[in-house]
Amino acid sequence: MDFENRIVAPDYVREDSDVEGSLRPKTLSEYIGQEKAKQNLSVYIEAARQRGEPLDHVLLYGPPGLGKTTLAGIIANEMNVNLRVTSGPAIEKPGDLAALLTNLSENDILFIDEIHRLSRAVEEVLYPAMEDNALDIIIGKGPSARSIRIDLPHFTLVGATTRAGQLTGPLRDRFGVILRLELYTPEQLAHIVRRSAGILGIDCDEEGAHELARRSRGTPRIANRLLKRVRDFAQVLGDGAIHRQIAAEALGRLEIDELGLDNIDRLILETMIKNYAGGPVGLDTLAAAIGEESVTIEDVYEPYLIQLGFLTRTPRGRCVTLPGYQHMNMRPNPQVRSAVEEGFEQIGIEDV
Ligand SMILES: Nc1ncnc2c1ncn2[C@@H]1O[C@H](COP(=O)(O)OP(=O)(O)OP(=O)(O)O)[C@@H](O)[C@H]1O
Ligand SMILES: [Mg+2]
Repeated sequence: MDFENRIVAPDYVREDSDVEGSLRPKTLSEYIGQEKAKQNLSVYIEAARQRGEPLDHVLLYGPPGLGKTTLAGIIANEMNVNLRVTSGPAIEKPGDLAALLTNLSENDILFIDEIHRLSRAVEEVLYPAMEDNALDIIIGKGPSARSIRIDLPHFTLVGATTRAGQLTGPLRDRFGVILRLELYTPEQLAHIVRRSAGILGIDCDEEGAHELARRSRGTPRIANRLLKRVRDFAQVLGDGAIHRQIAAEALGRLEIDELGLDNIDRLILETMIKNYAGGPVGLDTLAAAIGEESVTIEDVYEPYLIQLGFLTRTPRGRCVTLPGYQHMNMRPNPQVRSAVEEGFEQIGIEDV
């Protein structure tokens, strides 16, 4: 599967990262949706500001493209401090992290993206840093080795991860604030599309924005990307303005269906239905069958299929639900119907 070229992949090559930067909201009030996270965060920020202290360490988690990096920038902006950005895989050795930490200024924010990918050795440097603002360094080797403790400036660690479950207990416990980001509703995404269109100088009406929003898998990054692609179609095939009809036509050409599913999503549903009678099928089996990585299915495809109610997770594996069958224009055969209904109870729909 050509994942890199998939237009609805949330972390599609950052070809236009400059544009992405300009679309990023800078303040909490510009940040659309995520009301729960936003409300709590604004209280913590206000309280820390009043006390003149750094914010407690914050862990942001949720699927890719929902605004974790954006939120880290907003926190720094609202706290009026510097933001230092790095990522789990970029910090290879404990010394790399030590260098980063000793170079922070008082109250700075250190943002570690993909924090679940820190190595154990690096993570252990982080524990005393987060807890006691200290760095334990071992000098020398063998019997003459001794440990010295260096004081660090006060700082706030903001960690982001798509997989909170992969974080070790000790690391997770050291975050005072844990915020989970949710997929966005089509209304919120339409709002984001119109905001982005305004910034980019694209003429996009309400209905056009809704058409894009509905097909963006609950993800702002995808909404912004679709906006740019649809603008191309509008420019060449229409009068440059985005309205419902041109949006629908462009998205059809991009093979993104009315609900935002692309051919890989449909392949997942189709494979489960045709090869595994709708499930239950194990994640690894499914991954092998469609030639994708299990983690990609779990992080990228599945959350949206589950949000739509097309897929459920059961202890025995993944199952396609009746709406999933219906979306694919297929019917469960009577023998597997009971399994489908079982899946249904889990998402709280009784009557099919
Ligand atoms: N709440 C929001 N309001 C408006 N725009 C948003 C919002 N959240 C995200 N965006 C837009 O979506 C884009 C992607 O957001 P961001 O890079 O912060 O996601 P992320 O969660 O860090 O993704 P990843 O996990 O891939 O690093 C940004 O360019 C930003 O313009
Ligand atoms: Mg990010």
